[in-house]
Amino acid sequence: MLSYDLMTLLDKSAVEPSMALDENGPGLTRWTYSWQASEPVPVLQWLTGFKTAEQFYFSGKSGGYEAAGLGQAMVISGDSQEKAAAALSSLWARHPQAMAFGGTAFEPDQKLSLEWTDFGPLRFTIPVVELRRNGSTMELAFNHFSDQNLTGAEAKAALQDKIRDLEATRTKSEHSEETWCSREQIPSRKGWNAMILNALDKIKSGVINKVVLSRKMILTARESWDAAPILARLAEVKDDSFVFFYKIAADKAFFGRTPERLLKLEGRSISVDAIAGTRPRGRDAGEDLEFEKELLDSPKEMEEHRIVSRYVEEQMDKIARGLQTEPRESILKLGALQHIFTQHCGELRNGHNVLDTLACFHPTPAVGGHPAREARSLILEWEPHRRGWYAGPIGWMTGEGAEFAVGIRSALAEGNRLHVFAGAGIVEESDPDSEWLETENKMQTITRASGLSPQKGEC
Ligand SMILES: C=C(O[C@H]1C=CC=C(C(=O)O)[C@@H]1O)C(=O)O
Repeated sequence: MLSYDLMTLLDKSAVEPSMALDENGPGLTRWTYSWQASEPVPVLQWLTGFKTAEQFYFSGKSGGYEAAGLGQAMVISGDSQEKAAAALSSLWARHPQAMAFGGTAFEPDQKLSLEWTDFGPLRFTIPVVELRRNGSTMELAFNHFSDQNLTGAEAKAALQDKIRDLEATRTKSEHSEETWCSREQIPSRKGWNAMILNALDKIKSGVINKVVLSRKMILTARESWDAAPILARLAEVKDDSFVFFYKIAADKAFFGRTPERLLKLEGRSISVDAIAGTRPRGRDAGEDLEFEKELLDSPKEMEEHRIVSRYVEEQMDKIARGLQTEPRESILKLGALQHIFTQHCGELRNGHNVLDTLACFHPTPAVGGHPAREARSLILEWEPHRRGWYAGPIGWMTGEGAEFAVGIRSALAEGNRLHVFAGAGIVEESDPDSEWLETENKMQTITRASGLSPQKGEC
């Protein structure tokens, strides 16, 4: 598979019958091909073998499935969720399996800071080439969008031109260690402490009972940055996390490995995670169990978790029926951290689309706070940086299903800079030093994969 060129694969693919061209006007033409792979196809390696400006990747929990996209056939962006939903629904009326990769900003209604402007408040890409692996089933699709009437042959010729361009970007990626030459903390440790003390005041005075405050670290590399080795390291750890990568320009990508599912839709079945309350993993089984016990016995961690879980339950009740909560308050073990975890499932009521369902849950108090409105406005007032897409919904959707994760344990790569984000839930018992440490541990998901160890990297 890796060695097949895209042109050969296009020749094996069939144009979607009778939907090849919109007889009444312009639209998407789509070719598909699926097969059973006797050997697992390394989807991420295939993707990063290209150096295309637009690249997309999402893997299900524990790598259960993978979806990748290359190039840009069509982009749906802007600040209107309704317009985006209408564009997607007309696309899916003819091509229900066309996959849109993307997400939204944490605060789609707020102005974005410069480094995030290209992402916009909402952005979804339908790639030129889509490759999916589900178990041993592989599905490949090619998409060509035209705003003019094209014959089938014209559409194919235009697609072949794009494929030639994509093929020309194939390179062998060098798995070299990244060297970072400077590191900046925003806010500083002092600023962080002040922010947490402010939050504790608001909690004491009853304005809020939880707020999730974040910080970022900017790493600057000597040379320009290569995603392939970082992504490969992120995907190496097979824990209950999603790996995502949304690259929209040669030097701009948002990526991460997050444990938190915001939404999974299969037909009308919906599930949403509540994850909050954190401890590190132990150095051995005994210490690991101690941390687990500490989490389950801590009223502070349990309260932090229940605020999220109750909120998800309330929101679920508004848009779904047949609600189930399973597992409830169990422990989710990740590579370096463990969390309290509850999963909420149900059947989505008619009349809801993916985007309004996402808006119903986002932001959960795992990344915002409670009450939501007050917590969000304090985040905007206190955090010295703009979150951009950090902690926003990130994932994929088709006309038949969707999966979105919460974009935490994440970073924005921008030129030779990497903006690494992490946040922590602040409740009554919180302490600034432990919360700093917790965010440090959370950032390690990215810093370890980036090759930066605490001792090196300064210049
Ligand atoms: C906001 C983050 O984590 C959230 C998700 C799980 C546990 C959390 C906590 O225990 O504070 C946070 O609410 C982050 O990783 O940036």
